[in-house]
Amino acid sequence: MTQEFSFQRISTSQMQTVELKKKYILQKILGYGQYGTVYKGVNQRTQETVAIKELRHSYKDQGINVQALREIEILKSIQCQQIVSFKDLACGENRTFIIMEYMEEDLLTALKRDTFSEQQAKMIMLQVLQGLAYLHNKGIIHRDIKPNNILNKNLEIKICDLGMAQNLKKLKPQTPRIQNHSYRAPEVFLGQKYCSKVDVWSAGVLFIQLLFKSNPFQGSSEHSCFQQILKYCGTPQEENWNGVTSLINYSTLIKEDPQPRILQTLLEKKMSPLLINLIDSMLTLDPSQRITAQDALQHPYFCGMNIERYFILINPYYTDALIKQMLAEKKAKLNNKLKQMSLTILMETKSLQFRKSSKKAKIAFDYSLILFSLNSVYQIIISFPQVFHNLQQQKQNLSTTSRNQIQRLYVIDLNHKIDIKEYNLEQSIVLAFLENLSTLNCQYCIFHQ
Ligand SMILES: Nc1ncnc2c1ncn2[C@@H]1O[C@H](COP(=O)(O)OP(=O)(O)OP(=O)(O)O)[C@@H](O)[C@H]1O
Repeated sequence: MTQEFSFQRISTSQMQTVELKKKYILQKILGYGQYGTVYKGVNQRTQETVAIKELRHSYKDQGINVQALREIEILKSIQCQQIVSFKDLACGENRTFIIMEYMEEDLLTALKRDTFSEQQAKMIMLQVLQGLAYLHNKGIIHRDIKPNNILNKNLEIKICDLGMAQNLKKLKPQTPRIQNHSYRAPEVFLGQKYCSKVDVWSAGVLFIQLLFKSNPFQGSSEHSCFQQILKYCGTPQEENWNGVTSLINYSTLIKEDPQPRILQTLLEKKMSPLLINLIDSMLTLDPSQRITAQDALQHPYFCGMNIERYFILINPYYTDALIKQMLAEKKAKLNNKLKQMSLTILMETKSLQFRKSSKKAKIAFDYSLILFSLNSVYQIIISFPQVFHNLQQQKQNLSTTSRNQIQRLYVIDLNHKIDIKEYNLEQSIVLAFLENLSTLNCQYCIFHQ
C-alpha cells in the first residue's frame, strides 16, 4: 500500500458498518462492479436517496483496497456538477462503503433501451466533456470512461467510478491495464506513456456509440479491439504520429500493410461536417495531436450551448399563478437570447417528496422543458442541500445563520445583480456563495423568494 493511501488516515473519523446500517436503509442493487456492489439506499433521517458502493477488501491489500482509497481520496477532493458527489464513508473489517449522490441509471442501461437523437447525444457529450475538462484541469485522468460509468437522470449526466483514476501530480508509475478494451486509446495499446488524452479518446468512442448505438471498436479480445482501431482510424505511421514505430508494442501489434483512415466516411452517413470534425479530432491516433477536453468544449459544434447558464430558484411557497407569471415574463425576456445560452433550472426543493409531488415544482419543470425544446439546451435541477454540501466541501464552515442568509438571497431583476445592502447580507457570504456557483459553471443566479 502506498503512503498517500493509508487506512488509518481515512478510517479515524468515519462511521463503522454498524452505524451505516442504522443510518441508511438499503433498498435494491443498482449495479455490480469488479470490486463490489452498488446499492440504492435511503438516509433514514433526511429521507435522501443515495447510492452506496460496497467495496470488498482483498487479502492482498491487507485492509482497504487501493482502488477504494483512490476513489475516496479523489471523490472527496472534487466538486463538479458533472461528477457524482461524495457524501459519506463507512469502514468495516472486510469492506468499505462509499455513499454517493444517487442517479437513476447508467448510460449503458439507457443505450440498451433508448435511441438518442443527435441533440440528446450532444447534451450528454457536452456534460461528459465538462466533467473531463474539470478532472484534467486538476491533473486527474479518469482512465475508465465507458457508458456504465456515465450516470444519467433525464439527460443530466454525471461521471462515476473514479476507482481507476490517477492524479498525475503524484508522479506514480503508470499501468497499461487501464480502460475497457473497446474504449482504450491507441497509445495505451502501443505502450506509450499516456496523459489525459486517453479520456478524450474514450469519450470520442462513447459519442459514436450514442449516435450509432454501437461501438465500432468492440472486439472479443484486446487484439481484435486494436485491429478495429486500425480498420477505422488507419494505421499509425511516422507521417501521422512522430515516433510511433519505436513504441514497445508497435511491431507486435502492427504486422499488416498500412490501412487508410476511413472514420470520416463511416460518420458521413449520419452526421454534419462540424460533428464529424469534432469526433475526428477526439479520435486522432497521435495523442499529441488529439483535441483536449477543454478545446473540445470550445469546438464550433457546441457553439451556443456553453456560453451562459442561468440558475432559477423556485421557492416552494410561491402560488402557482405567481410562478406562471414569473416564468412567462422570464420566457419573454430570454427568448431572444435563447439561441445562445443554455439554461439551468435551480429549484429549491426542500425534500424529494416536494419535487415529486408539488404542482409548482412540476410547472417549473415543465417550463424548463419548454425552454429546453426551444433551444435544445440542457437543464439541471439542483437542490439547496446540494449547494450547501458543495459549500461545506469548500470548507467555508458556514454557520446556521450564514446558511439562512444564503437561503434568503434574492435576485433583484434580470440584470443578474444581487443587492447585498437591500437584503442585509454579509459580503463574505455572498462571495462564498458565488464562488460555489462558479464551481458549478454558473455565471449568474436568479433567485426568487
Ligand atoms: N451514484 C450512483 N447512482 C446510481 N447508480 C450507480 C451509482 N454509482 C454506480 N452505479 C451503478 O453501479 C454500477 C457499478 O458501479 P461502479 O462502476 O462505480 O463500480 P466498480 O466496481 O468500480 O465497477 P467497474 O467494474 O467498472 O470497475 C454502475 O455501472 C452503475 O450502474
